Amino acid sequence: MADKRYRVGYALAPKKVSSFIQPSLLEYAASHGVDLVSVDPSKPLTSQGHFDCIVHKFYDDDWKLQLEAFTAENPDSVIVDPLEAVEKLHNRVSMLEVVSKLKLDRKERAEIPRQVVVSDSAELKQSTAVKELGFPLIAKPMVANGTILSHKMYLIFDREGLAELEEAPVVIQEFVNHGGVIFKVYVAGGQVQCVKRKSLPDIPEDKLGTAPLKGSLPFAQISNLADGDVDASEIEFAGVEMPPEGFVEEVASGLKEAMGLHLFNFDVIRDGRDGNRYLVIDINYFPGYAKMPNYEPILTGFFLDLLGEKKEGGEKGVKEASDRDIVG
Ligand SMILES: O=P(O)(O)O[C@@H]1[C@@H](OP(=O)(O)O)[C@H](OP(=O)(O)O)[C@H](O)[C@H](OP(=O)(O)O)[C@H]1OP(=O)(O)O
Ligand SMILES: Nc1ncnc2c1ncn2[C@@H]1O[C@H](COP(=O)(O)OP(=O)(O)O)[C@@H](O)[C@H]1O
Ligand SMILES: [Mg+2]
Ligand SMILES: [Mg+2]
Repeated sequence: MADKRYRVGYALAPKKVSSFIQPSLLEYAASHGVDLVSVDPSKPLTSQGHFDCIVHKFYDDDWKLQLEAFTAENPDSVIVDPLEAVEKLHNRVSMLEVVSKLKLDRKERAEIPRQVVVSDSAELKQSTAVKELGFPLIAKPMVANGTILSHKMYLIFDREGLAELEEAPVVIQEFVNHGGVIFKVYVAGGQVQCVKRKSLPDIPEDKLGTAPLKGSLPFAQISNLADGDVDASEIEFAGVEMPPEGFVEEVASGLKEAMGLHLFNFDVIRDGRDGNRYLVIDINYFPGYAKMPNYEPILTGFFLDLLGEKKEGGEKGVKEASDRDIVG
C-alpha cells in the first residue's frame, strides 16, 4: 500500500463515467494511492475540496472559467489537459497538422492521407483540387466535437457522388486501401498501448464505378454491401502483423510532445500498396480507455508518473515513483 495518497478529480459526461470509471479502476488506483473522485461541473470547482489533478472532457465556456478560477487558487494542481491543446482536436485539419511535423529516423513513415477542405457544397461540383485526389474518396465533417454528426461520413466513388454531397464544411480525403484493419494507439502520458480493430474493407479498383460502388455511400450502409463488392471476406484479421513497437512509440511520443496532451489515442492504417507507409487518420481526446487491455494499471501508472513528477521534479523521480508503486 502506498503511503502518499493523491486525489484526482474527474469531470466527465455520464456516458464517459459509466465506461471509464469501472470499479476495477477505482479499486486498483486506490490500492496504489490514487483516489478518483467525481467532480460536479455544475458546482464551483473551488468548493469541491483539494485536487492534486483534474482530468476532464468538457469544453464549454463555463467550464473554461471554472478551470481558470481553480488554477488561480491552486497553482500546484495539474489540469489534464489544457483546453487550448484539446481544442486542436476538434477540427479534422488542425488535428492532423502535427503529424506532418514529426521527424522520424526510420524506414516506416508516418503520414496523413492527401486531403482537401471544401467549405461550401457548390465548390464540390467544380473543385479541381478535389478531382486531383482521384477516387475512391472519403468525406468527413470538418468538426470532430463528439456529436453524432461529427462522425457522419461518406465513401465517394465517382464525380456524381461528389456532386451529391451536401455537407460542408467537409474534409475530402483519399481512401487508402489498408486490408480492413486499423491500429488504435492509446496514449496516457508515457504509457502506450497499440490494439488492432476491424476497419472498412478494401475497395477493389476494378469494381470502382460499377454498381453498387457508384455515387456515394454513407458509412452506416457499408454493411449492406455484399462480400463480393468489397474485399471483406478476405480479411485474415488474426494474422495481420502489428506495426513495429518502436515506430508506434516514436509516433506516440512525438505527437504527445507536439500537441502538449497526455490523454489521447490515434487511429493508424497501413497502406496496402506500401507496407512502410502508415497514415494517421484520426486523433481522439480522452478515448475509450476501458477497451484497452490493462487499462487499470496503465491509467494508475499514468497518474503516479504525473503526480510523482510534480512532487519530485524530473524524469528520474517519475520512473522511481511509478516502479515502486506499481510493481507487485
Ligand atoms: O465511447 P467509446 O469508449 O467508444 O470512446 C470513443 C472513442 O472510441 P475508441 O476508444 O477510439 O474506440 C472514439 O474514437 P473514434 O473517433 O471512434 O476513433 C472517440 O474518441 C469518442 O469520442 P468523441 O465522440 O469523438 O468525443 C469516444 O467516445 P466518448 O466515450 O468519449 O463519448
Ligand atoms: N483515409 C482513409 N482511408 C481509408 N479508411 C479510412 C480513412 N479515413 C477513415 N477511414 C475509416 O473510417 C473510420 C472512421 O474514420 P475516422 O477518421 O477515424 O473518424 P471517427 O472520428 O468517426 O472515428 C476509420 O476507423 C477507418 O475505418
Ligand atoms: Mg476514428
Ligand atoms: Mg475520432
